[in-house]
Amino acid sequence: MRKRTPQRRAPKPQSIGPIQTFNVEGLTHEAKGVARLQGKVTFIEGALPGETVTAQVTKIGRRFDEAVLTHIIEPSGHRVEPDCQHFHACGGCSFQHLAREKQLSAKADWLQGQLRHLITTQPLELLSDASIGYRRRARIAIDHKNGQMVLGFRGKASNDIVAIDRCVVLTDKLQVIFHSLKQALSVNTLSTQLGHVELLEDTQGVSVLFRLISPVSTELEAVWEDWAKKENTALYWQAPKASRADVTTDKMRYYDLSSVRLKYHPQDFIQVNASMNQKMVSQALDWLKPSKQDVIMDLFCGVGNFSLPLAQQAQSVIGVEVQENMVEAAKENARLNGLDNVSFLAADLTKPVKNELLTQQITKVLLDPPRAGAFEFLDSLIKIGPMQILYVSCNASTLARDAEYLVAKGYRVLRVSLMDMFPQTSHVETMMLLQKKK
Ligand SMILES: C[S@@+](CC[C@H](N)C(=O)[O-])C[C@H]1O[C@@H](n2cnc3c(N)ncnc32)[C@H](O)[C@@H]1O
Ligand code: SF4
Repeated sequence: MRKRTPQRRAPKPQSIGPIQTFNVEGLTHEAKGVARLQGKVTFIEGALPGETVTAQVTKIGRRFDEAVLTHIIEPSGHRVEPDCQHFHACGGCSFQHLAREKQLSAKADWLQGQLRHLITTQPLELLSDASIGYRRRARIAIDHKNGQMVLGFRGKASNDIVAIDRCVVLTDKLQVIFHSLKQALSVNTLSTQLGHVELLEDTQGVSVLFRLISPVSTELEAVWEDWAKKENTALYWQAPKASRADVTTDKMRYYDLSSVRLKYHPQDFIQVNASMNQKMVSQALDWLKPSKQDVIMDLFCGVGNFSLPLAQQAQSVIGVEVQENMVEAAKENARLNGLDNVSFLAADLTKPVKNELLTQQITKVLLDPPRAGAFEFLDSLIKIGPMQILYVSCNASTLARDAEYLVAKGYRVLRVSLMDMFPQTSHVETMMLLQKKK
């Protein structure tokens, strides 16, 4: 009988080429230096434009090679010391070695490239805030190596978990709870029963969610409830195989915007950067200028992050969201904030929508889809025919695709803004205002 060949795992990047000297000419959107050697492009992790470096080639491809920095011969004037001691190993951030203003201009250049067919005359506006201490939510991974617990994030060069002592992009309070959690887990058996841990900070305070892979004893649960009390932290447990933590109405959480309070389940989507979220909502109001003549549709509305502030100024608002529990939370949020001119509807916007949505007299639409964009809904959007569309996007390439379609169907781009929601990382968020041509 023939022996079965063991399945090969994807090889880890290896040091396969010689160490070579490169003159770095450009920067990719993921913050890799771009250099050319005998005409072939090499992407160099850790190198910056204008630098002369040596780098180890780790992957040789048909069209380009990949390399990691080994030594900087001539540094860039824009190179800075990373704020985080884990920057070179942790995959969470990619831009900490580049001065902030250059991070922003690199993101702006990249975004302008993505939207080059759409923004020819309009200046790219910028919305930004603090560059560290901004993350109010984080998922912490757990592993065990040689009997030792490893608590942290996925690495830059591999999927392995990198042990983290302090993560400077987390809010101050999350940094404190992370430290306490790490200490407590290192002297307790719970870590062997955890899939991951979620940290969250909102107006109510800090909370920790344990995602379990096996049931915990009541004694162990009590130990952790005591820890949480001491740390002034709310604790949530997600049972093994359960899709969500079991959270009763009284254990729902909330966060505040300047004029509304929003309740949500601790595993629901909320914007990760609280102060940028406030700025983004304010900018949306400023650009859309809702008035008592406006009937506004808020698509992909979540728990009402944009819908409620819009409803405070518009004649009425209709929010649409696929998650029924979020729609329920959004309705409750309208009630709690004393707004009776906003309604919410559960619908999957990638599928054909009910006629009742298309027959409304809508003057303006705000949409904030996930990374995949909103292409399936665009024909319906054209039928609704709002005067203005405000597109909030976390993926510039799907935004470019969708906006090009809208422009082909009679809209023009009025304003575009880069929103730096995730400083130090390569993520780019965008707001675009489109106006129906007369
Ligand atoms: C980027 S979040 C924005 C949420 C909200 N606008 C906010 O600022 O908090 C995208 C939202 O779209 C919802 N969503 C994802 N796929 C959807 C679909 N196919 N149809 C409707 N909503 C969807 C998600 O549940 C999520 O709440
Ligand atoms: S995600 Fe946190 S730990 Fe990782 S590099 Fe960024 S600041 Fe450091």
